[in-house]
Amino acid sequence: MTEEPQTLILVGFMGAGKTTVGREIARQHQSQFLDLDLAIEQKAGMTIPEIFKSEGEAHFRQLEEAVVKESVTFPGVVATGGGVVENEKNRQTLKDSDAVVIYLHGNLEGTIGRLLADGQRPLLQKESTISFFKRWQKRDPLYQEVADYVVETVGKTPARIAAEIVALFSGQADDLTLTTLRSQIDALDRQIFDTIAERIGVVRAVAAYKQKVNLAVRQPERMVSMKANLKADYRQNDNITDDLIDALMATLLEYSMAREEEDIQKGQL
Ligand SMILES: Nc1ncnc2c1ncn2[C@@H]1O[C@H](COP(=O)(O)OP(=O)(O)O)[C@@H](O)[C@H]1O
Ligand SMILES: O=C(O)C1=C[C@@H](OP(=O)(O)O)[C@@H](O)[C@H](O)C1
Ligand SMILES: [Mg+2]
Repeated sequence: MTEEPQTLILVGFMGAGKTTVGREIARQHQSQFLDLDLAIEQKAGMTIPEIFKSEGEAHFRQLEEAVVKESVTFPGVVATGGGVVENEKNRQTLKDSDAVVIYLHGNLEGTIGRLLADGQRPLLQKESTISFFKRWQKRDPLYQEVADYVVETVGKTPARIAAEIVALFSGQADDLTLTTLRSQIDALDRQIFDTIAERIGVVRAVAAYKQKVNLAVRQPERMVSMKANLKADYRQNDNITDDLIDALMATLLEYSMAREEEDIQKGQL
């Protein structure tokens, strides 16, 4: 895809970041932005929780169908509501349109965390975790069905996701399969570094404790057993070789011990 689309439509579960990322793409790309939930609220003269409460979900879905139809020719970026794909007519509208549809894919854990923090989704408020999970499973293939691209969002900031999407349309990516796989790799790299950052936090707690009880930073037998245990636990996994464990653990442990020693030195100043 090297030609810039007239309309870019974001789909995905509630809390996936459609509104936030859509606004950010429009800012980075200097284009217009339309949020279908906002358009519905303006039409109804009520907030979404109010529409659900006083008119019911069916009425909300009727309003939604109308704004989805209008949105496919919008000159800019459109954020849909998470439920658009449950309506067959909306799916057909999206698939028949010239708009480029992007599925912002996330994970259940991160999404629930964000939604609980914000409290604005009527469907979440009355739903158990199990039915929420079922809704997730039901919708995932429907987002896939309407999407031209799937962008993996786990571990990425909204600005990073927006930059990835803007890059899609500046001639840097025209291979759908490669783009999707790279999006997953970028997300995994961020999860790896988030985990390393967390590990370093624990290492520094260890440094503080070792200093308190007067223990040496370097404990060679502990390093040997850590590597041996990892090799035993990953023996069945063809992707993780002993060499990989040795190489990565050497880097991690060296960096961690240097960090511990630095903390201890600072503490002694
Ligand atoms: N990639 C992200 N990383 C961290 N927080 C995010 C991310 N995307 C969205 N959020 C936060 O999650 C909440 C829900 O995002 P929102 O854009 O409203 O999602 P949606 O429109 O898909 O329901 C907001 O508080 C937003 O700031
Ligand atoms: O998933 C859904 O069915 C809904 C998602 C909401 O939009 P977001 O996806 O922007 O949260 C909003 O349209 C309404 O609360 C219903
Ligand atoms: Mg939204």
